[in-house]
Amino acid sequence: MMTLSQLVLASHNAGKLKELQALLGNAVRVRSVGEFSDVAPEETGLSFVENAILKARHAARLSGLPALADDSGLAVDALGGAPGIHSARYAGGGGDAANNAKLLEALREVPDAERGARFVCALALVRHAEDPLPIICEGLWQGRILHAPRGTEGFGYDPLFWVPERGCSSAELASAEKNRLSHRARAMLQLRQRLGLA
Ligand SMILES: O=c1nc[nH]c2c1ncn2[C@H]1C[C@H](O)[C@@H](COP(=O)(O)OP(=O)(O)OP(=O)(O)O)O1
Ligand SMILES: [Mg+2]
Repeated sequence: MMTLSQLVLASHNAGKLKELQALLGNAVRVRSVGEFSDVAPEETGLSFVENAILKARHAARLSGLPALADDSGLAVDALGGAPGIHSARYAGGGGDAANNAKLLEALREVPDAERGARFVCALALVRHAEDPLPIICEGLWQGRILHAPRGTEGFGYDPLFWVPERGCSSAELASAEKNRLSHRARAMLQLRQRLGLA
């Protein structure tokens, strides 16, 4: 088991940082990579796992502390799994609103029965920048893509993601509820178990 007194969260996404912090609880003192650098590393991996490791190593190198990274995204069946690892850059850097608009447009003609999608989260924890055995945890969240945005909570694609088990979009869920159901919640539960925190 790894004992952690401090941990750097290797994300520049405010919505994600808030969720990761809440999900970790207060057993670990958390810092953010933003304290050390404003520059995000290039996400050149071919998988969520590779990108999570790359971001975690980068933050560990900058901070000299153990680092936890989250690489996540939305995989849409009708788009062959896109935007996938490219979710954050789907509309070429225009941010969440542009990404959501592009997704709605790509699915304009697609009927409800074919609008299945899942959120994917890979977490990577490294003890130091060259850790040869990162801890990897994964989580999935199955849903469907709406025809128009709903709700104002959360971030990213939440307004377009229909949560069948709750009958609303993920942007209509209170944060505590999203943190019980989400891909990130599932991956984080595994991680907490691996670390002996759950
Ligand atoms: O719970 C979620 N609810 C809605 N959207 C979400 C969620 N989880 C991931 N997403 C979307 C946001 C972004 O379009 C992409 C993550 O991209 P990803 O590279 O992992 O994160 P990022 O660039 O925003 O921040 P960073 O890399 O600094 O952690 O998937
Ligand atoms: Mg990113």
